[in-house]
Amino acid sequence: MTERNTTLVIGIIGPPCSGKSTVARVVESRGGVWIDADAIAKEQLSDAEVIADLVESFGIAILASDGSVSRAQIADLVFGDDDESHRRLKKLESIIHPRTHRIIQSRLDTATARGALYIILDVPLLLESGWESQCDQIWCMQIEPARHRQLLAARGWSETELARREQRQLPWAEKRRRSTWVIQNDGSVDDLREKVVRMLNQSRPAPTTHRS
Ligand SMILES: CC(C)(COP(=O)(O)OP(=O)(O)OC[C@H]1O[C@@H](n2cnc3c(N)ncnc32)[C@H](O)[C@@H]1O)[C@@H](O)C(=O)NCCC(=O)NCCS
Ligand SMILES: Nc1ncnc2c1ncn2[C@@H]1O[C@H](COP(=O)(O)OP(=O)(O)OP(=O)(O)O)[C@@H](O)[C@H]1O
Repeated sequence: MTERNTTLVIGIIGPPCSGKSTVARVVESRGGVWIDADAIAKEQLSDAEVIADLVESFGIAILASDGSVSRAQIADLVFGDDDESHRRLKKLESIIHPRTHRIIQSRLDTATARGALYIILDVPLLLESGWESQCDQIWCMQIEPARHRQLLAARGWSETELARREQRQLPWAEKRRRSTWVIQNDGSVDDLREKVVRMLNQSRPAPTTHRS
């Protein structure tokens, strides 16, 4: 008889600097596997084939003086609110997403086959890209705006930087509605860790949205 697969797949979403990685590290420390889509997408920007495709699509100006891809230059090209920027974002996604999708799927399959207790799927465009169907639960980070501004500023991000990216994503009200849990990250990092440990201890797929 085949053993029942007990891996719990948790999709985590939330704005940049809202605590997703902090949550993912807690899950890792409890025997989970963290799949970090931003990191995977970043790795693709060093691939020679990807670089050639990007230069062909966006021009040589996207390369820094050392020949590496300038993420800031690409961000400026794709996150404007005009149609041309939107078209460029779609082009960028058509180059990066098939590769990231394959890698994420393969890591999901491997971790599940190895019987990982948890997989935490940290994909900023999780709902937009259709990963929802492979998750048992979706956790959505929420953070009080003033605290969020401080954390973003520490990373050198302005609210404008955040807004220009979020205009290309589903609205947060919709993301929260489709989540199993909303994690309010308004206390200390230790409070957040404790919250996550509690959630893991009682984790079962749940059909409705709750506030933790
Ligand atoms: C445009 C790029 C070069 C900017 O790099 P940068 O280091 O400034 O940002 P980083 O990759 O760390 O992303 C930070 C945040 O931006 C937002 N963001 C990134 N890509 C997208 C996108 N395609 N649509 C909307 N928001 C996005 C997300 O909230 C993400 O968490 C980079 O984001 C990228 O290559 N994006 C395309 C790949 C992608 O869609 N990645 C997201 C998940 S796979
Ligand atoms: N409750 C908190 N109190 C203080 N600092 C926090 C809190 N939560 C997160 N941080 C800090 O804010 C920064 C961003 O957190 P983290 O990296 O977990 O966010 P993220 O959502 O994964 O960001 P990104 O999407 O950009 O990777 C980190 O330096 C983290 O230590």
